[in-house]
Amino acid sequence: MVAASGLRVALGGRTILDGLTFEIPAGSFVGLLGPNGSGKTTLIRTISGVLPYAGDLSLQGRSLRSWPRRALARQVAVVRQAPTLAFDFTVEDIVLLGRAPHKGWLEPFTAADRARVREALAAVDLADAAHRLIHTLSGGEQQRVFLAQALAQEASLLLLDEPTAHLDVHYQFEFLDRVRALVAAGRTVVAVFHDLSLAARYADRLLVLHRGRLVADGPPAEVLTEALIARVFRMAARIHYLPDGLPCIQYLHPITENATSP
Ligand SMILES: Nc1ncnc2c1ncn2[C@@H]1O[C@H](COP(=O)(O)OP(=O)(O)OP(=O)(O)O)[C@@H](O)[C@H]1O
Repeated sequence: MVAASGLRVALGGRTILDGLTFEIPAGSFVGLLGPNGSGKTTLIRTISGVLPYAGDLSLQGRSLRSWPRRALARQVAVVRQAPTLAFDFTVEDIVLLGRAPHKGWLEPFTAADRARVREALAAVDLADAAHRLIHTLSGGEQQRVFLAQALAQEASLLLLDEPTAHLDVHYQFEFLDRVRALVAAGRTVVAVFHDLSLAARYADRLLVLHRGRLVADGPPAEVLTEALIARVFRMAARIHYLPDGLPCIQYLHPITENATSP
């Protein structure tokens, strides 16, 4: 679905992503990890087609550079943390925006578009909220509205940039269960995580960025080692394995530059 080879991105005269090579097969759930400033959002933005890059990057076997903008917008949806909206949009208005890439310039939304919106809202259990103002919903419900927007867009690739950062633990799991159901139904997901245990639980595969380079790529139980967490995340940690093989991380203390080994 997505393939990168020698991918390099420079912003403001600085190399932000350096020589990334990876493949993301269709129908997989990839977790993107890395410390602050390692380049995760830049990679999400690059895959979504909004940043210039050097090297090769393809979507469905076709170079991203040759994808017409509108066709790309139909294939790729980006879901960020629910933004604070300055205006009183209804839930339906927001989800309807997901239909925009399917419309011509000034072409009005049709009954078919509204039907797609209703389906998308039903899929996130918000069918009854269509006419509510977005700011009257809880943070978790708002995040589901933005997932519904991506569903209404009918994109095959969902790029989630820390979508659960402000959600309580219940909504985090509930949201990611929904995302996993979408993957089971054939969508491809790349999601940025800061919670390593959550990433291990939900993603089939983890990519780890460190200072703009890809330093690990593989199944969670192989990628998340105590050595990697120490080197990349600068945390001393112990990893315990649950009966189902999932790694469970116990953080011990931050590793500072001149700390001696405990
Ligand atoms: N437009 C820009 N111009 C110059 N530098 C930029 C620009 N956008 C991002 N950067 C820099 O690129 C680096 C990577 O940023 P990015 O947002 O991709 O990191 P991240 O891994 O998503 O970080 P975080 O976990 O803090 O969200 C940072 O050092 C950032 O300052």
